[in-house]
Amino acid sequence: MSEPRVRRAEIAIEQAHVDRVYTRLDELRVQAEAMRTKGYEIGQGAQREAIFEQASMLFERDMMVYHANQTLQTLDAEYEGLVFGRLDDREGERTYVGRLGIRDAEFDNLVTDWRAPAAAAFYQATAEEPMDVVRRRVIRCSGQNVLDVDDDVLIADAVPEDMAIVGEGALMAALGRSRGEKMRDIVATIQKEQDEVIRAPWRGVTEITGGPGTGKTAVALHRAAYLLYRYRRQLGGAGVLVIGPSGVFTSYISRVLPSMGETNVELRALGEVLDGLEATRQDPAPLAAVKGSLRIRKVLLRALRDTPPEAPEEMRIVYRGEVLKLNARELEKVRRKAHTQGAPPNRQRIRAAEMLLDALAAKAEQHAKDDGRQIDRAELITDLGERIDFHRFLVVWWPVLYPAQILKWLADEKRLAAAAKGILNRQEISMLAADFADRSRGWSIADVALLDELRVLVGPPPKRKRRQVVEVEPERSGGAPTRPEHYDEYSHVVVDESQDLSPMQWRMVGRRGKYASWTVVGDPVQSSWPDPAEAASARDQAFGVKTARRRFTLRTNYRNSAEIFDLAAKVVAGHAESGELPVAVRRTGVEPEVRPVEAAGLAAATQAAVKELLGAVEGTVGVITAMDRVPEVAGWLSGQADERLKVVGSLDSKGLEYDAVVLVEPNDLITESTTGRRVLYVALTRATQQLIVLASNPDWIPAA
Ligand SMILES: Nc1ncnc2c1ncn2[C@@H]1O[C@H](COP(=O)(O)OP(=O)(O)OP(=O)(O)O)[C@@H](O)[C@H]1O
Repeated sequence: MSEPRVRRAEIAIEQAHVDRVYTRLDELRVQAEAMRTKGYEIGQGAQREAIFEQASMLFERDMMVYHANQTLQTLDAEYEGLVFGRLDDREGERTYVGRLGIRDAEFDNLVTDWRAPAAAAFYQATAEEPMDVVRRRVIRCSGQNVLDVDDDVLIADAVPEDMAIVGEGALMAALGRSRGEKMRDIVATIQKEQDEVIRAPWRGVTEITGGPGTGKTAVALHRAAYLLYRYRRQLGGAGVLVIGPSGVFTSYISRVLPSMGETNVELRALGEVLDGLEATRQDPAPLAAVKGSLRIRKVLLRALRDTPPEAPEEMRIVYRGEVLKLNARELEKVRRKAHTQGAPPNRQRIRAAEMLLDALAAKAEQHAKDDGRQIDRAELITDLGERIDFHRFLVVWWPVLYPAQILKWLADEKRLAAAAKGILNRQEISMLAADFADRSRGWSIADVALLDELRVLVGPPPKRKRRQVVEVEPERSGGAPTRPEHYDEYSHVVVDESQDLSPMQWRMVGRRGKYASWTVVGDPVQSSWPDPAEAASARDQAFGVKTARRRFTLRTNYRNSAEIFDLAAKVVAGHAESGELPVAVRRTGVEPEVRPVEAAGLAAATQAAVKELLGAVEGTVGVITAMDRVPEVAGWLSGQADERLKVVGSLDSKGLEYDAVVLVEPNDLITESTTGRRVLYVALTRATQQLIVLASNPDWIPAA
């Protein structure tokens, strides 16, 4: 048979199996729905029973509904290619591999979950160590339709006569495909070095390092899915938290886990770690450096112990016809003493009130002594402690503190200077005060770590007493219960682009993983944080005392064409250790283009380059520029209405990728921060196929 006919015949064989799988999926769905209905019926019936039977029936109902809902949730996930692989071994046994394990009515495997040990050979077998696999086949589907198959022969001399072999490499085909808005999963083509990381033990800290495009993000997400599958009992209840650098990034990766049927994972950008906040603004580099360093913590601590701006300077209270007074100095003494106990001020309110009463009693005793009288101290304290005017004083003198309010206080440069004495220099103080004074732009990403730190430093506000709400109806959804605010007991935390976390951000993230195991992903060469030593120590503190620590380095760049990566590598040549740069495996024959442009002609050149690339590639086109030029460049392109086009600032481009990239004025990326060359390296490694660099200043590229 000719090659296309063989291929068509093989596709038909796989289509028949895929059809069987979907038929079975429908049957399982019907069964789960029936189980859920039965659960509800039991619940209804329970109302007529005696109390003891009622409890056990309601328990049974909850279990049935819960399991049925879980099953339905898994079955209903939108799988893009439920079945994607097949292994044929020496004995002629076939194993289909897919995003979900499914058995037929006789309990035989129709599809093995890719995370199950029985599927490991799909990723681990090589021609040198074939693990009994004769042929590994990748099956490419769109929905329920098989589009193509692609084979790898692992034991050439064991291929039976009637076994057809087709295709020329599923990996290269996958890498060459155009990119869309969202990252896709890589389950069908996970490489051996990646699989080792995905399946590494869950305890302790697993570090994944590697250059751009080596699949670190993809691997970390697949690892999350794998861990939840293998250790659901240990990890599932408390859940997995994935932290990414920006909302654009978390949105970009948001499809990967659901495409594997995994919904028990929370994705949060660094600006969204604190409940209720969605900060997306990046501070200019010098400001971010101050807000991110541990020095700021001490400033915050001093600030919240300072006298609140609204606090009265004097206390006067009349007790039995006599005026008792505490002046500013005396009040300050009480405040300092109350703070030295170390507890968060919101937890210290009662203690502070007691100390104030003590000071008033001491005053009264002093007066009495001068007059030769005696007073009953206990009675005085009780009487004053119940007085409304005492409480009115207390709420303004020792108010309930909220994190945002403390940062607002620090907009007052004098107050900030007092708190930052000996910690920040004059320039840093002015810069910070001016920033806190301008609240019109909302919080920045770095502010969120400060607010979270303050949340812990001030302590929780006293709870208002609520009327008890009695649950009358059971929840019909049967889904997972919602988490309390500021939930911080995740069992596994994944941190992506970890090289950029500031020490203050490490503290914030560490708080969410006090009891967790970790997967930490990063590339030191892409780092834009200026003080790696301080960040490393904050990172170690975040992990706590963990027994196991393992590190993997990925070395193959799957994203960039080799032509594009060669250019990027030139830019960081003096800034990376040898061996830190990955090897790009795919040559496309298309060289990146560097176009010298006059500054005045940048707008027109950008429009032309974008138009050209939108025509040249099928997928996305990213325009990358320095952070503060984004609005200007977006303005140039406002006439180009194409969903595939995105304008993004240098720092926000971290972790993202596009089919083609226009990089506008690379020299601006170098000068916008102290780690500029690394930021430029990030920008140059975003394109999978084509890259055009528009530069009015040639300084960015080292002379050959
Ligand atoms: N085994 C694979 N099969 C198919 N595609 C892959 C594979 N490994 C990685 N890729 C693809 O390579 C690209 C880069 O992957 P990813 O974004 O995870 O890399 P990264 O190391 O996190 O990059 P960066 O550090 O630049 O953010 C993605 O499009 C990903 O899907």
